Amino acid sequence: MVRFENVGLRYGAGREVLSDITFKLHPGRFYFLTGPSGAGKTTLLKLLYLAQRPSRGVISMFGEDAVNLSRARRPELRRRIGVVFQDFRLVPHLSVFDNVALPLRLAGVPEEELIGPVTDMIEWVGLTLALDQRPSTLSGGEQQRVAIARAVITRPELLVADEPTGNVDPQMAVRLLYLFSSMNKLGTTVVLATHDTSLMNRQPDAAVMRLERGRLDDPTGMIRNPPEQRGRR
Ligand SMILES: Nc1ncnc2c1ncn2[C@@H]1O[C@H](COP(=O)(O)OP(=O)(O)OP(=O)(O)O)[C@@H](O)[C@H]1O
Repeated sequence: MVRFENVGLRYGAGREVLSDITFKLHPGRFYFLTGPSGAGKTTLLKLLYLAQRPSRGVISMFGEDAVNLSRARRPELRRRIGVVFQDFRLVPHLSVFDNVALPLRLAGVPEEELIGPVTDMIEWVGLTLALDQRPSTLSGGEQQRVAIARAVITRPELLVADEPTGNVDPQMAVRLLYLFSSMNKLGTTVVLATHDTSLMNRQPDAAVMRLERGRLDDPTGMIRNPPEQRGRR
């Protein structure tokens, strides 16, 4: 589904913040991306959701060359990827319903066809009572759930989440992990960046990619606990 080969990235003329990144993501798997602050997790996620181009290396997404993607192809590929941003990025003047409906409206889904799925999705994240509220009236955990609902409403093949439990208490973190895990069970490949080892321990089947100063900590580029070895441990 995704292949990185010797990918490097520098911002402007600075040093490389990612170096020699090589890995593959397999469809339907769950991956954690971890590592100390400043290791490059957000930057790696930006490459994954096509918000950034690498300075060198090969990135293939869904079988396409993601580095030399034409402007016309980019939105199409991007639609296959759901993103939960670290700072939510909800639209402040839109209600919970309209925030979650946004990706479907942008994709041209007619109003009568989106009401059912959006209402169901909001119910799934437990926010039916907040349907008409603006994001500013919600708690951090509630806003995070809106952001997750918006990211998955289009049933993306790949879901990328940057510290999605960073702003919530441990109990809410477990609930949010359950949402990601449920999406994963429905077939979505998940990449979740986190510092939270207790969260990672709750998902023992997940593969863990660890970044250290811009490099994956296994120099061969093999991901720890590769999915093929599931069940053998
Ligand atoms: N737009 C930018 N311009 C220049 N340098 C940047 C930019 N974004 C990130 N960096 C630098 O790249 C490095 C990696 O940053 P990144 O945000 O990817 O790390 P991170 O692992 O996500 O950190 P955190 O866990 O604190 O969010 C850091 O040294 C950071 O200062």
